[in-house]
Amino acid sequence: MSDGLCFDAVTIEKDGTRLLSVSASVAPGDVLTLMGPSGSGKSTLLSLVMGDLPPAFRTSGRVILKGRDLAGLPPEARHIGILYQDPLLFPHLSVAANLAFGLPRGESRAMRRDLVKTALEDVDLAGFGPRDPATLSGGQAARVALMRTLLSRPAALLLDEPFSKLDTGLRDQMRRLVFDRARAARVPVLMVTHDEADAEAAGGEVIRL
Ligand SMILES: Nc1ncnc2c1ncn2[C@@H]1O[C@H](COP(=O)(O)OP(=O)(O)OP(=O)(O)O)[C@@H](O)[C@H]1O
Repeated sequence: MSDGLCFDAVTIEKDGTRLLSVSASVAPGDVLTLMGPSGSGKSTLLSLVMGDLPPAFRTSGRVILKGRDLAGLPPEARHIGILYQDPLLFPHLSVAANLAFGLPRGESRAMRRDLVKTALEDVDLAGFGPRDPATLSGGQAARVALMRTLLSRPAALLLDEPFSKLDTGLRDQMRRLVFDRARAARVPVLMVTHDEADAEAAGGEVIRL
């Protein structure tokens, strides 16, 4: 699979003990779910993909993204998007400026304004551009964080328990939105979760560490 994310016989060890071993791949627009008890290495695998694995770990195998081995590529050259439990928005920037921050360089000003406006409309936040992120509800902030990440056109999207802090109703909505948008953008998704319902909603392969 040349344009997805592939773990080719990846192992991670710490202090001479194997923490995990993964062989799997996820196609653009699909979701690979990673589940497992606390300490089983889920965040460590995300760090390996991001390119910021702590030096305490040793790895073997290859992580391949869009046909390219990620080994040796610095984090900023990997173009990975990530969403956390808490939406990370810059508090000193407006909602619109937060979204524009995700845009690749080179777009004209008019084009940037247009992309931001469309992104806000797309997630029912038309008119929210001038707002201070601190004034958003949890669900609204989560939608802005999603769109900011997608506007940066990531090569892969990592989800680190992104729905766990949302109320039940909102959680369903947000799951649908994230998986729909990832599919539309044809971005491969790697999701870490403790919630079986997340895995079910994602509908793809589940790896249990
Ligand atoms: N920076 C680090 N240096 C050394 N060991 C670490 C580091 N970060 C995590 N570990 C250890 O690596 C193992 C895997 O941790 P990791 O955070 O990947 O687990 P996890 O499955 O994400 O857990 P949780 O569900 O609690 O977030 C644990 O034993 C942890 O103590």
